[in-house]
Amino acid sequence: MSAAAKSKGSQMAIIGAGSVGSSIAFACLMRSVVSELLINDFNAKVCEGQVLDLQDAAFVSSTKVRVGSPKECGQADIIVITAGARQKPGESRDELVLRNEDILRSVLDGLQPIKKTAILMLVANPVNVLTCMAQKLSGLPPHQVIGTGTYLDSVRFRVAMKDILKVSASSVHAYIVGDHGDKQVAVWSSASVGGKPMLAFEEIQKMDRAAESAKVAHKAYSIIDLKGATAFGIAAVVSEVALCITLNKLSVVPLSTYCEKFDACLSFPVSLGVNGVERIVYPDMDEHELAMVEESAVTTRHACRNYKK
Ligand SMILES: NC(=O)c1ccc[n+]([C@@H]2O[C@H](COP(=O)([O-])OP(=O)(O)OC[C@H]3O[C@@H](n4cnc5c(N)ncnc54)[C@H](O)[C@@H]3O)[C@@H](O)[C@H]2O)c1
Repeated sequence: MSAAAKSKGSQMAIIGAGSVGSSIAFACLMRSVVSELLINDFNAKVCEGQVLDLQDAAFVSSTKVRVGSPKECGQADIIVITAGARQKPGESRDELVLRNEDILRSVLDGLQPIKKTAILMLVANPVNVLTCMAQKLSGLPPHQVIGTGTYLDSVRFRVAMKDILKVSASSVHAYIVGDHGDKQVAVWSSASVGGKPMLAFEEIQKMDRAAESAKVAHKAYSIIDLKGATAFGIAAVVSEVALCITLNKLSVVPLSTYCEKFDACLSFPVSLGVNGVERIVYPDMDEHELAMVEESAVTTRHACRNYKK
């Protein structure tokens, strides 16, 4: 489908109107990412309340917002799934799998038949595992089923480097890959700024890189300890991913997708446009980084092995 055909009158559906879903709706509304936003939550009262509240903010936007039935949401151009349990303080994302796989199964059933050209975006955790499950259950081709993966982690990594190197975050070309969780991998070996390898900067050579990577990986836990949930960062990420799709930007962003190289759904830089993932760009990794990615591929593969059609 052409970019023009898709962006004209494009609809986005958000399933799950809790902290994350409503923040995503607000971010997408403020940026007028699509022409219509549909919101669905099995808690009809909360859903209606969120929609009424969002409609109050819509006067600064060209996007309309309303409650959508699961069937209507299944016909949207971009379908974002945030429905699911969130981490309790101290709980890992992987521990959510049992609760969230049942929720995902019922959400996907309710959406059917899903529009053939839709892009399905998983936000609920554990995001790599749920992306794998949705690729098997949605009926959509794998390149149209993505997860937000390590996009937010990569943003956190770049912002941390910005403070150290005194350059803007958008000038830091650095990715967190693999797992959106405790096994995430900061790819220091091929990160660069202004064409210069990041490892060639004195500040980076002197720093404790393992400690810095751990700080990035634990940022979500710090936020959850302080306020119970994370929402604004992921909301900004989803609005940006949605713009990549509607404007067919083909930006290279780290998202969960099926990676043949590792035979698992993992997060790697992909070029994303109106038709979904166009290509996966594997950054060069040193032996240690590659071993860590392979380790999380084994875990993800193991968690996904039961999801047959
Ligand atoms: N990928 C990321 O970077 C990222 C970041 C933050 C949160 N998350 C994940 O997002 C998910 C949601 O977090 P939250 O803080 O918004 O939780 P929340 O509890 O505030 O909201 C979840 C919502 O899902 C709804 N829901 C549950 N089952 C449903 C169903 N079958 N159909 C429709 N709606 C249903 C609930 O009623 C609730 O309103 C969690 O799994 C969390 O871990 C992911």
